[in-house]
Amino acid sequence: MQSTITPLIAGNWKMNGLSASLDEAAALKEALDQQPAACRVALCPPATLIAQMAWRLKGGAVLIGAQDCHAAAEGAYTGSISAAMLKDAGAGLVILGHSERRQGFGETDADVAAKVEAALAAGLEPIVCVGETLEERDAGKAVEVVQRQVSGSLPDSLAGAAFSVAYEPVWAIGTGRTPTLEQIAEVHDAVRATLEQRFGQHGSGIAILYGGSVKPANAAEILKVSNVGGALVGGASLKAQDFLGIIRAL
Ligand SMILES: O=C[C@H](O)COP(=O)(O)O
Repeated sequence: MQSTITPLIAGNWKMNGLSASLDEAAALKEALDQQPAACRVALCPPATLIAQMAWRLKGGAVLIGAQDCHAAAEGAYTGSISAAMLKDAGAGLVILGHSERRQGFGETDADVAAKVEAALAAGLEPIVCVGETLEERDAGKAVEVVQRQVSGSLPDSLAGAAFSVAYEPVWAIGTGRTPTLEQIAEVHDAVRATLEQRFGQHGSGIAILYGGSVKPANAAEILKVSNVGGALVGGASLKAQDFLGIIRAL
């Protein structure tokens, strides 16, 4: 953990959750009201729950994020949601370039960079996701792939802006498999070098989150790894107790 960086632990609910799930978010808020976290904490529910969650968590420390946004500010894009709409609903952050968007919706680094621009224009803090497939890792290309994704997905307008990068090896997402601590350190150190090369001193202060099968049982050791500045948590963020177990590991 980098001492000068405020860590961020963000929960990505993905396409899970109905109104009743907000009880879990409220339980998280209450627990953090009683014992504040040693980091920033965010929940990123489906877009349909953002406004309700903002209402339920009002006055608390839990930040609210979205899981994607459209690159355009407005217009004829049936079914899409703009960054300004997410902000208006109560989001402060937005996950962009998640591998489930890159793989399932064909998003390229350029698409992600355009969405980052849109998020910044609307006043949302982007969490930009990168990560290699198992095939790429087995081919010894993990660092190369991730550095390419970081370079291509981050527009110059991020200079001086608040954002974070999440390293999520695709093969570790929802599988229960995690890289070794050495593998995590290798990629995070490479991401840091890329950020510093691109953004200078500002790049030294950007939180680099790890994501992929983070659980209460493995959070403490992962969060201690070189250049790991928090976590992007999927499945274990759905229940307040599990998510708290990760938050308290810091
Ligand atoms: O955005 C979160 C990641 O995809 C990790 O998901 P997971 O914790 O369920 O493996």
